[in-house]
Amino acid sequence: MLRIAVPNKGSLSGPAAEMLHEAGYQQRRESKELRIVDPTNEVEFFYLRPRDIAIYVASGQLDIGLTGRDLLIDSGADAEEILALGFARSTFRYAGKPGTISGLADLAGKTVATSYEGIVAAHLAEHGIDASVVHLDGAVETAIQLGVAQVIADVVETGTSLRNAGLEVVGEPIMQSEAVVIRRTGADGDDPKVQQFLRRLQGVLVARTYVMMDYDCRVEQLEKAVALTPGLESPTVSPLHNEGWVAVRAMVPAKEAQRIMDDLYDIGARAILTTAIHACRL
Ligand SMILES: Nc1ncnc2c1ncn2[C@@H]1O[C@H](COP(=O)(O)OP(=O)(O)OP(=O)(O)O)[C@@H](O)[C@H]1O
Ligand SMILES: O=P(O)(O)OC[C@H]1O[C@H](OP(=O)(O)OP(=O)(O)O)[C@H](O)[C@@H]1O
Ligand SMILES: [Mg+2]
Repeated sequence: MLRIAVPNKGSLSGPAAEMLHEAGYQQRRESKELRIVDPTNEVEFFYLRPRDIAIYVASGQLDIGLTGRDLLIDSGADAEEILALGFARSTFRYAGKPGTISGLADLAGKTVATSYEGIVAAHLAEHGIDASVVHLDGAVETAIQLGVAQVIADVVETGTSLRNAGLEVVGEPIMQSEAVVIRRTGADGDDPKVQQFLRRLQGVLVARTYVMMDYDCRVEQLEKAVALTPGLESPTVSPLHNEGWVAVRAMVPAKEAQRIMDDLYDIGARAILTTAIHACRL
């Protein structure tokens, strides 16, 4: 049975459960459940604090975990990222009161408040900056107003929390984060159960980002049309009853579908349809 760690609360938990559900796995019905077994898929899910997931996976007791890249790096645990999942995207940045800190060098001698001490200490050391780090559990933006620190380092997504606290970012982002699948560093990469789990999640990612496009076009326009819809490998081209016409079917990125439909129409393609992909194995 494959043993998988899943975030039990916070920004990661809802989208993680949704993705696992879309991949055909049973998920808990009650937010207090700590463990469920999905016997059909031979998987056991453990609902853990997002921060602890890398530590459990590194210990070797659990095969796989879903967590944030920033949490993985911050933990310093012996675990590695094997698949990026595209949700809970954020940057990790320094911020301060406007006009007080203009760049990284100004952090020297200051106190930085953060929930991610591991990332901040490593970043300061890498840049040879001597600053103190104070650990706070959350609502870090308030630390400056209340005099606990002159600088914060925190997750920034829309920037609303910083704006509301009257703060502005300092320097370049320390890192880009998103939800990721992790395993113990150097764990058996060929384990068929792990491979099947990853294929299912990759299937969800593809189903979310691509649509299927069908259209008819004249044989003379086929080369131009196929250049617009090259598909992932190669489009399917079938003869139509009407001589001189073919039907084409290819996957296209969902974000570009409308533009591609316009371009296909302009070169004479007709009956252009898109349909959602619900699941896939590439
Ligand atoms: N506003 C946000 N937008 C996108 N990702 C976020 C946001 N806030 C936190 N994250 C991501 O969520 C993960 C942290 O999850 P965690 O549950 O510890 O914190 P949280 O979502 O802030 O919840 P809470 O602080 O309420 O416990 C990190 O990977 C972080 O990058
Ligand atoms: O840039 P934004 O879109 O505003 O998002 C970033 C904020 O979201 C998270 O806070 P959360 O609400 O989880 O509270 P916390 O600080 O207590 O973790 C994070 O810690 C930032 O404060
Ligand atoms: Mg938070």
